[in-house]
Amino acid sequence: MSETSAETPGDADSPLPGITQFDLTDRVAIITGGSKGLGRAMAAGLASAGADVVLVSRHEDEAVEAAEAIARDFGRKAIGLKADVTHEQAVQSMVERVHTEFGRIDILINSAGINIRGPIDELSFEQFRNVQRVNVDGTWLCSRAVVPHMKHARSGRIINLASTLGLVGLEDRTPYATSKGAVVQMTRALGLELAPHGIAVNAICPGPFLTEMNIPVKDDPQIVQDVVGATACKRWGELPEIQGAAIFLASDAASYMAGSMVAVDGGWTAK
Ligand SMILES: NC(=O)C1=CN([C@@H]2O[C@H](COP(=O)(O)OP(=O)(O)OC[C@H]3O[C@@H](n4cnc5c(N)ncnc54)[C@H](O)[C@@H]3O)[C@@H](O)[C@H]2O)C=CC1
Ligand SMILES: O=C(O)C(=O)C[C@H](O)C(=O)CO
Repeated sequence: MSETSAETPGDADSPLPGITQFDLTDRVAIITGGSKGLGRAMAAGLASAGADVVLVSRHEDEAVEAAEAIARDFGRKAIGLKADVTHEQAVQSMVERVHTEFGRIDILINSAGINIRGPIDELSFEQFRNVQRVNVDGTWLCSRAVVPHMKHARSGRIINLASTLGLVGLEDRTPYATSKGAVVQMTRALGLELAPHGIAVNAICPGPFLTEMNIPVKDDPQIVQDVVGATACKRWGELPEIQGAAIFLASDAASYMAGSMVAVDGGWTAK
């Protein structure tokens, strides 16, 4: 029989933290692709839990406009910055600017991403490479830029946006599925590497959400059948449905997570 100490969480003197584990008050989060779609929704989710947020986009006006809306809606500090995640120097400058302005970087969400669909013999090498540059190189570059700050703080959260298509294949998706498979493996390898430093690296694997990435194909019956039909919920995901996973992985509640894939995919990959 083992003795339990008075400090054991769960004792009367030391209650389990419960919902307070999800509190992000005064944490600073960078969200790439944060002016649109899932990135914007996750930024709003983090701000609603108390975080200050930095929305990164290639288009400064869009980032600033989205940040102003979040600041107004949630009463947190929110700024928009311009950076192309494929440009090493731009990423580095953006991260240093955030650190100078806020004094800390607690959370990075790598949400910037692109998709190109088509049979392999109708795609150019440049199209294939471009998807890898944004989805893979961009995720790696942004992660590398924040790691020194997180290591110094001995604390951090990196959340990558992978995809169901990082876990399963789909016809006519070689560039995107290749890139998201790489994001899955990057998440696992970096999760292992950084867990000893108190930095939790995990990924969300969303199923189909009706953002700008998918709006152009929303009336294509084959694509709708392939992606919405593949879900158990038989519908597109709605933006609030991505927020909980992001808040969780950004929070203290994820301190025992490393290199995990959290599927928010309507059940697609449960099959
Ligand atoms: N919408 C969906 O059904 C799914 C999306 N995902 C992933 O979630 C992430 C977010 O996607 P959505 O919000 O749906 O797409 P979206 O197209 O609405 O937003 C993506 C954002 O990334 C930005 N971006 C693209 N290239 C960039 C670059 N080089 N530098 C900086 N920003 C860049 C875009 O300007 C845009 O603001 C992506 O990584 C995507 O692959 C994964 C699974 C499903
Ligand atoms: O047609 C596609 O390709 C998609 O719908 C891709 C999704 O956005 C995705 O990443 C998996 O749900």
